[in-house]
Amino acid sequence: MSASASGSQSRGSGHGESDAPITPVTVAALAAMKSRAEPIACLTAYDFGFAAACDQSGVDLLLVGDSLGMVVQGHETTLPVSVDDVVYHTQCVARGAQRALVVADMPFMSHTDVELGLLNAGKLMKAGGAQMVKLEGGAEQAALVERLTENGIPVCAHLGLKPQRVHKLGGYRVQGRAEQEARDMEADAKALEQAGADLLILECVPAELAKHLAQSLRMPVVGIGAGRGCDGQILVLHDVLGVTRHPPRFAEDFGSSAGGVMAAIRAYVTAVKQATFPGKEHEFKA
Ligand SMILES: Nc1nc(=O)c2c([nH]1)NC[C@@H]1CN(c3ccc(C(=O)N[C@@H](CCC(=O)O)C(=O)O)cc3)CN21
Ligand SMILES: CC(C)C(=O)C(=O)O
Ligand SMILES: [Mg+2]
Repeated sequence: MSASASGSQSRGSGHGESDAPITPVTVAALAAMKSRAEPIACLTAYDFGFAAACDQSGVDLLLVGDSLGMVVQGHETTLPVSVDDVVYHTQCVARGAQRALVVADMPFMSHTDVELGLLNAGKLMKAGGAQMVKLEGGAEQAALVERLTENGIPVCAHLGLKPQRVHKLGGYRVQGRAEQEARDMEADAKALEQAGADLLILECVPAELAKHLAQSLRMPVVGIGAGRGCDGQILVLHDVLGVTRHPPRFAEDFGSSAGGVMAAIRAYVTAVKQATFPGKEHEFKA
């Protein structure tokens, strides 16, 4: 895809490129990876340098997550993050991504109705240079997903633990253990797929449920704390590098043993591609 097709921002502006031709990851490429059972390796990124490091290490998708509120800004939750914050970090990441698909998170309160959601998703795409937006929520977001899809904005849905609801949930806990919760999650996923979602992130759900959802949906399912049955994995970059003081139980520090940042990212990508990460110890039971 050309830089102009991916937004106003330049991507991969020529720093440290090799002569080997680069085939950018597209929405269609992600679907093809699912159909040939090639695990999709994803990480969060928030700046140019780490985005370039991840891109060159074979990471398929870079998420500019609102987790930046915690790991970059130092807040207790993701709630204070603004659309402008995500635009700024997406601009930085897009400049470092030559191959990886760049996805930007819709922050808390940025899509309280469809028109506001469309406006803010447009900012992430036009000013930020994102190639896809991600939003937390279930069937209640289907109308927005449809509107984004009509406007040519690829969408990643996000179910299971929704950190923007932390004050309703009372903490970061496993979701979908109760039978009714699991059924609701499946109905939400189906509604979002029907509305046009291209990808689904499942956070902190029992491995068995995530596997069932990955098998019953057409769109690729990328897990975080969702076990080995997903079509791909994502982690917060700081957790992979061992920078986080209290990482979630489902994360793994690839940094302390690997010998350097590039080696750590490479070790993560290799572990996802060879399906040695996540292991049983990173899974939640039903
Ligand atoms: N550094 C970092 N990594 C993340 O993965 C992450 C963030 N920050 N910030 C936003 C959300 C919050 N996340 C979290 C944070 C903590 C747990 C956690 O401690 N979970 C418990 C399980 C609780 C249970 O058993 O129900 C755990 O032991 O991992 C889970 C997800 C995931 N996201
Ligand atoms: C953890 C991922 C899925 C996320 O939403 C974020 O980094 O904000
Ligand atoms: Mg997020």
